[in-house]
Amino acid sequence: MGLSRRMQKQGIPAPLDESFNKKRKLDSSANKAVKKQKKGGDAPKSRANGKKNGAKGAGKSATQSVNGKPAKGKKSVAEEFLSEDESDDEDVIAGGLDDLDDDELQDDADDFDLAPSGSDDEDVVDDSDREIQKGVWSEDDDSDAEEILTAANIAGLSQKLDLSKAQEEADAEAELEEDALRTNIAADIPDDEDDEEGGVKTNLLAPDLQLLRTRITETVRVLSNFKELHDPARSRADYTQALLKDICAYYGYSPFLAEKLYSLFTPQEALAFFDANETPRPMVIRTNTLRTHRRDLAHALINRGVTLEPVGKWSKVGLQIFESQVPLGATPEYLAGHYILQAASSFLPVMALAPQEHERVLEMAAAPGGKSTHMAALMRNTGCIFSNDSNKDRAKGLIGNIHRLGVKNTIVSHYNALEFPRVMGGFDRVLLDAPCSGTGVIAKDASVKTNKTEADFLRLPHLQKQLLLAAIDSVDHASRTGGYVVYSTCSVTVEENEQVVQYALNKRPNVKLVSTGLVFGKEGFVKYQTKRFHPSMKETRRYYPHAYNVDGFFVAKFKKVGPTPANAVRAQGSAEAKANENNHVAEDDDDDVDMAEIEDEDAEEEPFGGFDDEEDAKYIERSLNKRLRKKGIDPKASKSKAVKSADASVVKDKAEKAPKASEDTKTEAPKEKTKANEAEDAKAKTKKNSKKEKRKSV
Ligand SMILES: C[S@@+](CC[C@H](N)C(=O)[O-])C[C@H]1O[C@@H](n2cnc3c(N)ncnc32)[C@H](O)[C@@H]1O
Repeated sequence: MGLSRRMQKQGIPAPLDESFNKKRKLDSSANKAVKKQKKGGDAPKSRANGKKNGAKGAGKSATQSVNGKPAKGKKSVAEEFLSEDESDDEDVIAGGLDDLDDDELQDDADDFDLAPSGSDDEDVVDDSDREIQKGVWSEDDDSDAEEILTAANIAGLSQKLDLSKAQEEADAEAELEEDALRTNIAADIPDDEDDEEGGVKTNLLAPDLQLLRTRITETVRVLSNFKELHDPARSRADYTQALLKDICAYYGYSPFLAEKLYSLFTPQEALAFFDANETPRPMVIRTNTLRTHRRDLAHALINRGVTLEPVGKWSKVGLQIFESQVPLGATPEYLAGHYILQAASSFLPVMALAPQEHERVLEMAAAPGGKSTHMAALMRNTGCIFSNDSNKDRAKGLIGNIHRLGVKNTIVSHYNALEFPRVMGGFDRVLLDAPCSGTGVIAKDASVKTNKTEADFLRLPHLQKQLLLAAIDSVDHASRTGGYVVYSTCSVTVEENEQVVQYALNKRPNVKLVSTGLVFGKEGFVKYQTKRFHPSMKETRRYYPHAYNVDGFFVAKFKKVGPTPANAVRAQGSAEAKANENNHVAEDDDDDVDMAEIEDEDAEEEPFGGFDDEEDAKYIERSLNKRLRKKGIDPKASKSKAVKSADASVVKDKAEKAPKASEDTKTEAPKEKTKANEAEDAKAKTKKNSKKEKRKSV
């Protein structure tokens, strides 16, 4: 039995066939709607809206298949799973059993992430209740009505009939004109010279999707073998522009985003990517190994009429759901925390982070907790996970999942993650699953097609860069078991991925990229358009819906090899650093921190990324005041000697720091040990000691 597209397995795919060249099946209901619209003479709705609804519809039907009855011709799922002598059946379940058996031999520690966007319960539209609209005059009414017509109203009626006839004629004429215009779309390649508005004109009418599709396929074919196939009168740029216009009209993207996404791929692959975004990804659940084993969970769900299969060899805890007769968000197993609904690609960052038992781990942006609870399962509820999310409401969802799944090693907070490591540092591992534009999950949220602007691709990378530096500074480079940071997004744009990683490499020379350890995924870009990235960017991994049938994702893993240089942290806070945040890689190179500085004996070791004296002074004072109050002394009334001396030391320290900060910006001087240098060293040591004192008092 062949699997439908939706049923394709996730993860390492069979070689990509060229099926994206096949004509897209048009949604018949969409066509009907278009026709209806024309008949009614309404102004055509924007394609973007049409697609948005279309995508929603697609999502719905997919969920319905998950919740609906087993496909025709299939045995009941329980029968299939439980009947052993049918192992030669090619059905989904047979393969599933093999994989589950494998799993039983292994440790069951693995997993995934979050709830799918669609609800499990579908609204069923029941037509039976609908009132049949009667005409103004029913057949029975007609005779009576005619009898009561008077000579006076006969004239009125006749006038009304004339008007309605004239209206019908006008409508018919308009429809003819519209048809005549539509035939222009039929040309294989749009001729921008003939059409002043270059396709915009066609967009104003409800586009003929079939014709658009044919033209897109043809343009891609020409672009793929440009030398041989192109019309000499048209340049590659002409073809590309025409193609982008058609992509916007056909799939409903804004021109800005269509171009951004198109530029990531070859024309054929771009088409496959856009197509894949029109189809929902398979529903996946992650077994919570704190509560159950995957095999037991599979049996329990099969008994409830769920058709499922292990998600792939790459995960020991994922189950792909094909059909279900019960809502998966409300089964007894769900409520008992035996699984979580989670997209397959969300397993990947946690698998890359590979948290170990008894470690201290931070997830900086954790709500609603798919990844944190996955980490807890991998750590078998040992050690400690700090699950943070700045959004307090979302953090409530995170707490809910933590309770339901029986996680006991996690502390939830709602700081702005930029405040780390000041809040807390020295972690063995940190996961930053960053807020992003969501260009990898367009199949789930079609609004991304039109609501992302250029400003978003400046604002988000800016935040992502700062969050990543905070993540790096929060890790203990000297961790015996870890010292790793994983950065991930559910976006496929270079601005939010390679550029962010490169920025971190530039700003934090004490980290390097290492292998994610993930068994599939495409290498990150080492070059993209005019940008060049560090060769180690190959270690990062990209995931695309058309390539792996998973949400689009990006995963990078860093190893922290040394303490963050204090001057790097100070520079970060400086106006100059802020101005550079959105610069390109080449520009970022200018403010590179020299690796030699880390090895410099004189460099202050600040494992948590350095302290801010001004900020510290406040905390020190508050802490001393508290201590005084405990002793029954009013700190305001009489400042004790201790307070005064502490204040003095802060002021002195600040005074010493001022010239040092400006020194940091100078080019390094030759390291001759002069008397002046020695005096400086002594001063620095005193300063270091006084800082240690201050920390102790905090
Ligand atoms: C991609 S989601 C995280 C999903 C989560 N890792 C999971 O697996 O369930 C991004 C999260 O970042 C949070 N966020 C955005 N800005 C933040 C910030 N400055 N500090 C902390 N969290 C932030 C959002 O509230 C959102 O929940």
